[in-house]
Amino acid sequence: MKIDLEDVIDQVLIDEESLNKRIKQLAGQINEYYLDKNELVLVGILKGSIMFMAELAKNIKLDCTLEFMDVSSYENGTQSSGNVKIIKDLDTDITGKEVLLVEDIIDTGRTLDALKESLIKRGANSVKIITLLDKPERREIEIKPDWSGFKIPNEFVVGYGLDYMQMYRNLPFIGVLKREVYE
Ligand SMILES: O=P(O)(O)OC[C@H]1O[C@H](OP(=O)(O)OP(=O)(O)O)[C@H](O)[C@@H]1O
Ligand code: HPA
Ligand SMILES: [Mg+2]
Repeated sequence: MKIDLEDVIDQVLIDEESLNKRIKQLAGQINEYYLDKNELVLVGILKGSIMFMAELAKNIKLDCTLEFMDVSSYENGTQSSGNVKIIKDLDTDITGKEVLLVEDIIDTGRTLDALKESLIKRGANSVKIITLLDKPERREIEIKPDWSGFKIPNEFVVGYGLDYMQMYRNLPFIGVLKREVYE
């Protein structure tokens, strides 16, 4: 069935061109920061980070590896359950490596707080955070990204990897989900 955007999206918050432009800038900062450091491991958090991870990685000009973890705290809705469960772990040893956690969004902060702690314990040389979107008004745990693409207001957004009940990840922009879809 064809998606009817008018029924789903209230407004386009960040269009594709702005996303690509900002991600190139972020990649430039990453290239500079990690230039003289140990081996870099980009760790994308499934599934939300897929688009951001791909676009960021294409613009990174350093030796690096790509890893993925899958954790879950949002159980098919718009509210965090508060429990962070690891569903898929890393495939490699990160001892002594520079880990960059790649996220689509920081909302309550629970996902990244749990992940960062777990990766530091495993002996990474450093664990830093890059997020495409930051929704600071919703924070429950004090955690700040090292690099952030856009600060956004307290609205539920979809597209560019972000879902509502697993849908709309494929949209090439970030849009505000119409309230009538989930209320
Ligand atoms: O800061 P928080 O409140 O923890 O929320 C942010 C996290 O929640 C979403 O993931 P989700 O668990 O829904 O899985 P998904 O990436 O597969 O959509 C999002 O992709 C972040 O990983
Ligand atoms: O605004 C959001 N949209 C989609 N997934 C999310 N996970 C946390 N916040 C959001
Ligand atoms: Mg989600």
